[in-house]
Amino acid sequence: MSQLKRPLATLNGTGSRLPRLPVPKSSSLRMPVPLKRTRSPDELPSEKRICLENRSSTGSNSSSCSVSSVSSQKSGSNLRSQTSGSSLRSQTSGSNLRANKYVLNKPKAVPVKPQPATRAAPSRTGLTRSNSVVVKSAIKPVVTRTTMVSRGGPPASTRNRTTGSSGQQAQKAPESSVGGGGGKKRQAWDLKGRLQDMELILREQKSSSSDLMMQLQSNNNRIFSLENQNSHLSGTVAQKEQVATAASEEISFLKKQIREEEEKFDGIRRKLQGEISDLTFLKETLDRQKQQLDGEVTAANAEINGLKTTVAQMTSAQAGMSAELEATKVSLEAAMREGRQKDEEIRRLKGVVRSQEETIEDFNAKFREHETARRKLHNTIQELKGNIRVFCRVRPLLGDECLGNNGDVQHMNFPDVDQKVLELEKIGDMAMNESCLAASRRGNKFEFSFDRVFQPSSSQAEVFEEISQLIQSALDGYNVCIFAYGQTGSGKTYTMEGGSVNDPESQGMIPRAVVQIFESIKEMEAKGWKYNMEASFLEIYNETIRDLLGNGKDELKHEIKLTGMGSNDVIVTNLTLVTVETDTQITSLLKKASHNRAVAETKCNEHSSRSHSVLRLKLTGENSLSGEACVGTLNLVDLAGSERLKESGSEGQRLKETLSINKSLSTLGNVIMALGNKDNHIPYRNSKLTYLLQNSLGGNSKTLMFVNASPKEECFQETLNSLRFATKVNQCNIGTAQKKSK
Ligand SMILES: Nc1ncnc2c1ncn2[C@@H]1O[C@H](COP(=O)(O)OP(=O)(O)OP(=O)(O)O)[C@@H](O)[C@H]1O
Repeated sequence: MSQLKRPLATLNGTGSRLPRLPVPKSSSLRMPVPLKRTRSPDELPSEKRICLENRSSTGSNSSSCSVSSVSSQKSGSNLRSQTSGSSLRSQTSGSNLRANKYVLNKPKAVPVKPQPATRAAPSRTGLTRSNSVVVKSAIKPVVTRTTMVSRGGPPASTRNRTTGSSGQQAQKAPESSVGGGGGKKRQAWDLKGRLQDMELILREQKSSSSDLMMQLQSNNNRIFSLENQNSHLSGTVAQKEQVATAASEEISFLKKQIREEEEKFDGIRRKLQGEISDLTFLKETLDRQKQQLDGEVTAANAEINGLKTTVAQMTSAQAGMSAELEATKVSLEAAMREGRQKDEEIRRLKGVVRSQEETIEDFNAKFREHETARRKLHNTIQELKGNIRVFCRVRPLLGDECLGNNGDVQHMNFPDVDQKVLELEKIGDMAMNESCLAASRRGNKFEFSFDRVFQPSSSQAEVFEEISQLIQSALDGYNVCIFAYGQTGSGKTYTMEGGSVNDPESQGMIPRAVVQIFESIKEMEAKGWKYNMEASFLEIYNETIRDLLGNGKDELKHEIKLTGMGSNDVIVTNLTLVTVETDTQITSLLKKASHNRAVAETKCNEHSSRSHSVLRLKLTGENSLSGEACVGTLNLVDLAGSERLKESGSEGQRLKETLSINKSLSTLGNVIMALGNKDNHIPYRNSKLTYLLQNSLGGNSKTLMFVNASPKEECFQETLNSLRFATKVNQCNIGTAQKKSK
């Protein structure tokens, strides 16, 4: 907008807005052509002036007109009387001037054209079209009168004067002179008189002409002045026209600029509208954010108020605590005084403690000595008990076995209080091996004594309690071997592994042994012992070793080899060894072994009962305090069913199995017998089982045999055979066990 204002302001050169110029409809701004400057009558050459005079005398229409005009003007008052006031004023106007100029420059009659209104001088001059007409009307009567003169009548001037007072006076003089006779017309012959009249008229005319000339000169001067004014005004008009043209161009330029500015303005307006819409959207967004922030501020204020309340509460609480603190300080100071006294007491007691610690250390040393002595005594007791001990266990009647006898085992008696005797009684027509009967019968009863007899009601925990000291012997560095011997279904697997996994009470010797081992390891850590336990699990089926902890896919061949110093260590090639680090780990090992045995059962019915399974736990211990070290082995063996071939009536594969089982079991018995007899040759190699367990059956081992007996009466003969075999084993003294130290 400032651009717009600037050019406008500069138009009048004053900084103010230009007045609105009148815009003519046509070329009204064009100024009339400047009048040609005419010379004044005084500047005219004398010939022309004479010519005027002559013309007036010749009586031509044109000249007479000029003369008449002059003459009529000569008598200014007369002339004014013939014309109106406005006519006189018009004589001062440019039009009238042009008329007079026309008279002077163009003596011939030319119709006087009125100037068009549009070409009229500016109104300031006062020249109007109507005025121009008035001038013409003022001139016209004069011409008429002159015409009358030219027609040969009495001189027009004379006649005309009859209409005015001055004319009347001028007319009277010639008449008196001519008439001499009182207005009498001169005779034709009176040439002299007529000449006088003429001269008189001529003088009058000359006088009138002189006046008119003077008036003409005055008018010419005025014309000249007006022409100058006109010229000046023309220049002014030209300047104004230039200004107007410049203004017009400026206006066009400004209009163009305005259009451009308007276009720009439209663009800016559109842009601004866009920005306004953006700003509106932004404003709405800000409003929403503001509302959100207001909500947050409100929530924050509420939180602040809550905090203020909390602060106030805490402040009051702090005041209370400060008071309490002061009280505490007081009591603390008292306590510190007391503490200083106590420090003295503590220092004194520390001295006592040091002496006590020394005493304790002495006691610990003595304790270790006593522990060593305890071990020795423990093993002495074990030795006194015998390195082969036999426990007899009778399982309860199960399910349908209880029918008819109310769950009581009729043919078995447990007479002694020490639970070391089992009495087997023949009831009714029991089929019996007569040779056996002959050997041990007292009447119809057969009495067997073992290290311990467990009745059907005995729990797994009771049984384990009796073997737990053997487990401790394995930790002390002895080779321990625990067998489960008996016919199929007598409870060997239940005793060794346990019943249901979900029933902790039914856990067998193996998991309980592992739990005890870990408990003992933990206890012995305090005494400086650190143990490592490795487990392997195999079965011997038809004199073939299978790895029960393997992946079950590889049919690797396993051989028993003797290694180590003096070939004392028995190893099995390609056998999986698992480091057991937790007591629960053994459960998964048992599951895996059971799974592998189940896979084998699909190939051979009742595979598990027809094979020996051996779980071996190798325990390696070191005592960092005493420097002691030991290696013990715990063998937990679930033997195959001990049915006699004759009683079992086996054929085919079952016969082969039975023969293999019998061979290994009889070899086991023979080995034990040979050990008891202190034979030079111990037939370990006669079976894989005895070859594998040779180090656990000799003098450096402790052996426990469970003889499991079935409570069923129909199994009387097999039970009798098992008890007899166990009795033989129990009677063997296979020497003193030796601790195996590293
Ligand atoms: N003391 C016991 N208390 C309760 N149930 C028992 C006991 N002993 C054995 N049983 C049960 O008797 C059945 C046979 O026992 P188990 O399988 O242990 O005999 P086994 O001698 O191992 O037979 P096999 O030689 O065929 O393996 C099993 O169902 C077992 O749960």
